[in-house]
Formats: sequence, C-alpha cells, structure tokens
Amino acid sequence: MSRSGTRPGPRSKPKLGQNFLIDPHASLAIADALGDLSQRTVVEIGPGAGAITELLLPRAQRLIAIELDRVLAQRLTEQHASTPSFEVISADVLSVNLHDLRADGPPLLIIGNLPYYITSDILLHLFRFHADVDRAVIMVQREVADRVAAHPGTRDYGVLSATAQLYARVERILTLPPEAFMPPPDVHSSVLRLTMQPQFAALGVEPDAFLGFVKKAFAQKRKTLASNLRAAGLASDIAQQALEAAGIPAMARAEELDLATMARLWKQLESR
Ligand SMILES: C[S@@+](CC[C@H](N)C(=O)[O-])C[C@H]1O[C@@H](n2cnc3c(N)ncnc32)[C@H](O)[C@@H]1O
Repeated sequence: MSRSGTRPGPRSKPKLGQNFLIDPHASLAIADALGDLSQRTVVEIGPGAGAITELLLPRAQRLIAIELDRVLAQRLTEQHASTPSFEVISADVLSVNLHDLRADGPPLLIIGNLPYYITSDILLHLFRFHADVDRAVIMVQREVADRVAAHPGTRDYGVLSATAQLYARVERILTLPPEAFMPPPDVHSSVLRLTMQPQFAALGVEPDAFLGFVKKAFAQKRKTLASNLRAAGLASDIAQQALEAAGIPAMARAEELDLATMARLWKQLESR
C-alpha cells in the first residue's frame, strides 16, 4: 500500500461497489490469469485506485480503463499522463461500445474486479459483444461464480449458467475472503475466466430467442419443466409431445437439462 497508485484513498462509495483489492498476491494472480497481453488491447472495468491497473500497464500493448467514479478516473489519468498506451474512459461500462474500442485490432481482453451491484448486466454486456471479446477475467461474488460455473443437474444451475455457457467456456481461478478488500464486503469473492466460445451455431439456435425460452423453462425452479412451459402458455399436450420427441422425461426439471438437450426441446417446439 505504499505506492500512490495502489492506495484506495480515504473514501469509498459503497453504492458504486467500491471494495478495493488490498491483497497484492491476488492482484498478481488476476493479472496473470489474463495471459500474454503484449500484442493486445486490454479493457479494465472499474480500475478504482489501480491495484490491477498497475500490473497491466507494463504488460499490455494498450490499456483502456473504464471507471464511473469521476474522481478516481481523473486521479488515474493524472498518475499515468505520460503513458501513451493508457487511456481512461470516465463512463458507465454498460454504455461503452466494445466493438468501437476494438477498432481493427484482435478481439479484446477484458479484466475487472467488478462492481457487484451490476454483475449480471456486465456479463450480458460482454456476451452482447462476444464477437469483439477473446477472454475475460472477472472477480464476482462467490455465489454468482457458483451459478455461472454450475453444471447441469446441480442446484446452482440456472438461467445465468445456461446463458454464460452458451457464450463462453467458464473456469474458476481463485476465491478470496472479505479481508482481501478495503472496505471488506459481506461476501467471499471468486475470480472467473470466461473464454468466448459461442455454442449457438453448433446447437442450431438463435441466441436471443433460445435464451428467452430458457428463462421460461426456469421460471419456477421448483416446478417441472412441463409445468413451467404450461405456465408460459403452451398447451399441455404440445408440451408433452415436445418433451417426448426430445427424449426428456415428463417430470424433468429445467436444471437437469444440458444445453444440447434444451436446444433439442426448443427446436421441437419451434418446428411446430
Ligand atoms: C470492486 S471495485 C474494484 C476497484 C479496483 N479494480 C480494485 O480491484 O481495487 C469496483 C470499481 O468499479 C467502479 N464502478 C462502479 N460502477 C461502475 C460502472 N457502472 N462502470 C464502470 N465502473 C464502475 C467503482 O467506482 C470501483 O472503482
């Protein structure tokens, strides 16, 4: 904490999810998890006081940091004014067009200890720009990481897992206790690496329509898939026939279905 760039400063705005990383080993492990940056444009979401930024600066060909807090953005800009490969965008990450940031270069590498209050929105934003992103290393609340990485047939498998796994290969990198941050959050945190590998072409589905169907299938997790489909307006006999044709037991729940089986069911219903 002695270098100015890694000092969070006296204040933190809880509303902006400002829990600053103070464990230097964790910062290093997160930066390392992004791989070789030497020929790449890296986008850091929420650099804050720069705990991860400082490690990325000497490694990345170009580093763009997106920070909503104007004071922190200004501070980072001033600290690194003489580094031409570094740029700070003072904005809400959800309003930033990642395709424009990529320009003519290879797909972006994304990194960030995310503000937890908009984790899902940020994930959806990254998936929306999946063609412009190569991989992302992100810190999220541990329970969210459990859901993103969950396998079908487990309690945590749901819409978030299906969505993430439709777009990316998901790996868990590490988990940190609250004490790794200042101020400490109420929860543990986990780092995920998402390598974009969209599955929708191989599955033969249109992603938005398919994910709309997945949401309906998971609408009430404790109910059977057939019951959720009926609640979504599907006639009982049609739901039953489609399940049977897709080789799915009548009493199955959505969480038991892997993406390929869910896609089979969707195509059965679409072809009617
Ligand atoms: C959990 S802190 C991480 C800070 C720093 N990267 C670290 O590890 O110490 C989240 C950061 O995201 C910023 N932030 C919050 N909402 C944001 C948004 N919508 N767009 C961009 N940055 C945001 C916060 O101001 C804060 O600096």
